[in-house]
Amino acid sequence: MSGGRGRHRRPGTAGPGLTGSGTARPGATGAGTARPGATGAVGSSAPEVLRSGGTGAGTARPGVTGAVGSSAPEVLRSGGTGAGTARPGVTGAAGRQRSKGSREKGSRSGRDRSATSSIVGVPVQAGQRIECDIVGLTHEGEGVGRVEGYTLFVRGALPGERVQAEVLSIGKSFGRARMTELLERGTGGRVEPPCSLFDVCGGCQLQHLDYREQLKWKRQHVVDNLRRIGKLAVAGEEDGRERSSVPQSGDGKPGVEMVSSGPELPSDRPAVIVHPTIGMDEPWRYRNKAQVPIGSREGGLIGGFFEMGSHDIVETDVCLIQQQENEETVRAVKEAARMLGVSAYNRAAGRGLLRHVVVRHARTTGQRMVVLVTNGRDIPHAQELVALIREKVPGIASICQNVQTAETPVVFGEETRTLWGEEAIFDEIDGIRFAISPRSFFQVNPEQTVRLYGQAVEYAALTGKETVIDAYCGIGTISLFLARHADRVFGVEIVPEAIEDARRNAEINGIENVEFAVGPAEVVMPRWQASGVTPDVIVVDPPRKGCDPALIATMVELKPTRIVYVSCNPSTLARDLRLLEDGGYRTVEAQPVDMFPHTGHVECVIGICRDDT
Ligand SMILES: C[S@@+](CC[C@H](N)C(=O)[O-])C[C@H]1O[C@@H](n2cnc3c(N)ncnc32)[C@H](O)[C@@H]1O
Repeated sequence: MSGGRGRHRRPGTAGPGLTGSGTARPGATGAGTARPGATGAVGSSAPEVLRSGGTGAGTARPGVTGAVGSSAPEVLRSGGTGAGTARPGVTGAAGRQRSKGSREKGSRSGRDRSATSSIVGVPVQAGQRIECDIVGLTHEGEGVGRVEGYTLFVRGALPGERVQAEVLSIGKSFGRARMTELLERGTGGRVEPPCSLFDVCGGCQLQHLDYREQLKWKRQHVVDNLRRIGKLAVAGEEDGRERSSVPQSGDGKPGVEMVSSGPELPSDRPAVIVHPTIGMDEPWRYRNKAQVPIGSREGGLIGGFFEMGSHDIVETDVCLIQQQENEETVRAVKEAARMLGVSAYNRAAGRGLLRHVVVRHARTTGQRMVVLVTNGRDIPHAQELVALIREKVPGIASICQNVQTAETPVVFGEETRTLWGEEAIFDEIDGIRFAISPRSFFQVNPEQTVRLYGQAVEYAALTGKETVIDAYCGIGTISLFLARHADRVFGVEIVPEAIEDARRNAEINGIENVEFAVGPAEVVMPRWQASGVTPDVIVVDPPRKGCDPALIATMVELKPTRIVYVSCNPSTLARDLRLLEDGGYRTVEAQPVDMFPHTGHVECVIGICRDDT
């Protein structure tokens, strides 16, 4: 989008393309970083946690908990009524009231409405309107603005733009604001978000940025982290000196540096090559899993997404990044629950039954799974509910119940039982068949998963003679890809059901050269080391928090020729790469793969080799 000047007041109405429908907020899987002003967290791997802040990212928000992570892959989006929902920060009260109409009442709001209005030495006050230039973009899709050296994270603004913004909250180092007016366009590729609930939901943090620009930004985000936190030299174009992706400091907190200033880099090391992000041709409707929080409004059961920055549920049925089959399934389950008077969980009171509806769709087999996450074991009219779901959902193969009674943002509890059908559904990636249980991690974007795993196998550079360890192996997906090219593969994973799936997956695919173990990788790997396992290659694919330092230490001791690191969080990746570099390894290349289009989630695969090879 080109630069011209001119004042643009953002319309407060729904974006085009989806009249009458909108996007809902993702659920979330996995351990993640706490969300803004709320107790919820989202992350990319087990355990599954409830989304609270609504952006789909697991990153803590500035001014709240301080930690920066990134987002969490697993987001349940569902969709919305979308009727004329206003974009926050644009039409203000009128729009928000309309949105409120479809929200759950009585839930806690994560917004800090008593934020400090002024702080000595901070040049802006809460509530003030200011003008600022935007020089960067956080992975939550907030523009990074500067006012007299003070950092403001401005929702709705993009790099290169000059905006008017209303300051929402301030802290000593940074504050938060929302764009009220676009004063000057940048060159950053602003587009109209196709989803009418874009601003309310926040699940797709980057929908207002052209997709090609998103891909460039994701690469830049990796580059910036490798430089700042990993202290690595990075080769290649788009080196980010003038347009940094996200301000971040080495301690994982939102930093105040917005522009890569070219840190002091070691000159004796070859520069790391960071390739352009591999994107999707059609970057919509990709998610194979939805995780919908359930609540109530005026006594009726609703389900959709948590409104950005709060625990308010917005009722909705449409989400543009969700496979349509999942939307249908969620809608059917909600209808069935309403028909039978199933009570919705009230988060404030800790009462009510249905907390979440989690659904999966296996694209290659057409099988669907429903998991009812309940606050207690007894489901009144359970058989009728199962019968209605079977009647309404084509391809349904598994209906399960998971019991979660704890007051926690973690979605799943420990107890899962099958109410009807199979205890797992089956999907295929590149000719390998996988059983997927309710709580097992399975990549949510099947089209991009083939590319991600293909890159991991390529960096492993196997000849058929190698012993390989796959740490954080989930249901054995990467392990089985590797096993086709290796002598032996050892996989380790902390979730017992996932390892049961992994063993079953090896068996149903006739793959015999793999062995799986349950437990923390940092505990199991030293055990393997003691028993004489000497891996030539180690693959790690940790959750957002990265590898345990003990695991890195064991890897360094085991001295594999190559390490392949699959990461969903560039900042913890960069931290771990620094440890590996200090332990005698060299980061050779990085391949970002866009697993989560329109969100701030950045996934990449890194090829690492031992210094003396
Ligand atoms: C990002 S997922 C990757 C799974 C798998 N590689 C895949 O692509 O499907 C990370 C996995 O690590 C597991 N995990 C988390 N902490 C762990 C630990 N300390 N040791 C072993 N596995 C762990 C999670 O349960 C999850 O299955």
